[in-house]
Amino acid sequence: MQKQRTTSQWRELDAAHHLHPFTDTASLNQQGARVMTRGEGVYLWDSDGNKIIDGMAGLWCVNVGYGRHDFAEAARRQMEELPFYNTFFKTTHPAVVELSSLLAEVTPAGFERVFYTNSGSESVDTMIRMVRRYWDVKGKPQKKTLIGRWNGYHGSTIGGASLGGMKYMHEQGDLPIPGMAHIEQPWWYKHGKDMTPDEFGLVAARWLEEKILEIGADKVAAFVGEPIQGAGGVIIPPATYWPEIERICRKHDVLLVADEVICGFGRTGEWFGHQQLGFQPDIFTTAKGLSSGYLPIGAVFIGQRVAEGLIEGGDFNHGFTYSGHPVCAAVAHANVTALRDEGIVQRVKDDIGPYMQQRWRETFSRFEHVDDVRGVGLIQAFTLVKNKATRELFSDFGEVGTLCRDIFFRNNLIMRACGDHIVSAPPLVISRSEVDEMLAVASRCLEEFEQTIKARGLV
Ligand SMILES: Cc1ncc(COP(=O)(O)O)c(CNc2cccc(C(=O)O)c2)c1O
Repeated sequence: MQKQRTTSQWRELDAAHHLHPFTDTASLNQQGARVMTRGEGVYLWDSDGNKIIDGMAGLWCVNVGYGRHDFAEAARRQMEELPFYNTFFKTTHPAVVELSSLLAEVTPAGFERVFYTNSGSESVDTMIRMVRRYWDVKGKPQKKTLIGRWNGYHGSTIGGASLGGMKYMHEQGDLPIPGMAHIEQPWWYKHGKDMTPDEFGLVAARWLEEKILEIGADKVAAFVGEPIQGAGGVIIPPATYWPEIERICRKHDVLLVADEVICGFGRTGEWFGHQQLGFQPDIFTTAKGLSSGYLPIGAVFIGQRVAEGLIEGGDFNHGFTYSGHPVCAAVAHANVTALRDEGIVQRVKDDIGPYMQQRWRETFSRFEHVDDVRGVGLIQAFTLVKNKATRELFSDFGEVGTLCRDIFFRNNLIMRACGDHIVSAPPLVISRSEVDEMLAVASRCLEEFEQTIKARGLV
């Protein structure tokens, strides 16, 4: 059991010894971190006993919800049997074999091969090396450049952060590394002007063809994108976007990669986001929902064309000590089995996803400074705007988003501000009554938010 301390004691030790990710530590330590101590279903409790609705499933990852004691039992059994062995040097173990076999059942046809990592970032870096290796084996070693999107997010390793389009990350650590290029994101609300979404989807996709021709198709290895950009603010492309992206990739013989770290494992109502958005990648990267965050594990799913190329090339000189870790694999197996056999993914598609999307639109469309209310499955968002009629955004993009997020948090509701996009991705097991509870709190918070921005003269 954890040592019992008071909130201030935990905060004091945390402030003295812990450097948090993506955090201004001095600023955090002025107010102190919120100490989360327990989770159950869609709820968290903090060290002061506050019950919190987790509208973000941790970090987009706790798909089955908190409190799965069967997962703890699966981890205990495996840990007592074989706590670790590696999958290098001609060895394997039952846990990773069973997981690999199960994953071949739930992934779309043609994805029979899986490579394991410890995180989404490692999955992305693995993909980068696979893609470049594939073109080497195919006798086209000059096909090295990977194209991503501005405001896309592909992790925090040097490769993932370079492929991502978060400029505030590039400024730290001399990124992007060579061989990375970016095109604008398919954000109709900002870039669509007078075009219909369907018209804009084709225009945005053709930015890829322009970039390929600018670089030279003989130098472009792959295009990489999240089916729906998550950390970029739940940017859902028009229906015409991804099929056109796929057509352009096939035309110029550029590999197509889906980064499914957020969209994967039921988030959109399909097992994988590319199935929902209507395209077929050559490779896709995952993590998060693979284990519902209970233990760190990622996986790269390789389509037949690339798998055959990698196998043809002999030794693929890449991997991690914990690739296919037995305890992580056992928990991921329990998780994927639950997602499938408890009908959790199917229910997102057939029931709770449509319910959430209807209630989300009903709740937020009425607000004066909320627009582009959107979502599919159990990933949804809206954008805080200065003027709905003219689609005018706030000039300091992010200022009011943080203000709104803090009002939610003060009211024991977790939703995420990505700039001035407010986003939500709750555990997939959320009930209809819990959706109603979450949106009732959020609605009251939005009323307070609109009063606040008026009082501060921001509108
Ligand atoms: C699409 C995508 N690809 C890769 C990663 C990296 O995964 P790891 O973190 O496991 O290395 C991610 C992660 N996405 C992520 C991670 C942390 C915070 C937030 C946020 O929205 O605040 C989002 C992601 O969303």
